[in-house]
Amino acid sequence: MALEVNYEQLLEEQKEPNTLIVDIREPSEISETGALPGSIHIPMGDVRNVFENFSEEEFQEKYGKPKPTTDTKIIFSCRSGKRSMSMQQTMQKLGYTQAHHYPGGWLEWEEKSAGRRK
Ligand SMILES: O=S(=O)([O-])[S-]
Repeated sequence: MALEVNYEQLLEEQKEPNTLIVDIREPSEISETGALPGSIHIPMGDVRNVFENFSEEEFQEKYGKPKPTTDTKIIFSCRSGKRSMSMQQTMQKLGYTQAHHYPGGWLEWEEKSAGRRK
């Protein structure tokens, strides 16, 4: 079963400096909505290459966060959980044992956090 976080857990993880949240939507989607707060943006098709081939320095420079190790808690998020689940499974198979995903995705985050902001 895919490792998941729900909305409440995501809110906690957004405050956790050692967790890496990755918004894997396409650049066009991000420019429409903005990326998930606390996340870095890597489009789905680039994630594997970036995780496997970037040096620690390149990763830090481009994303402003330490490059994840296979033990880093990672949370993938997309629009509504399909792509993030597939990404979670791919990265878990590659040895990222703490790869999680947020099934609610942007749509749930936006809906729930609209209420909180008011
Ligand atoms: O974002 S999605 O892959 O669930 S449509």
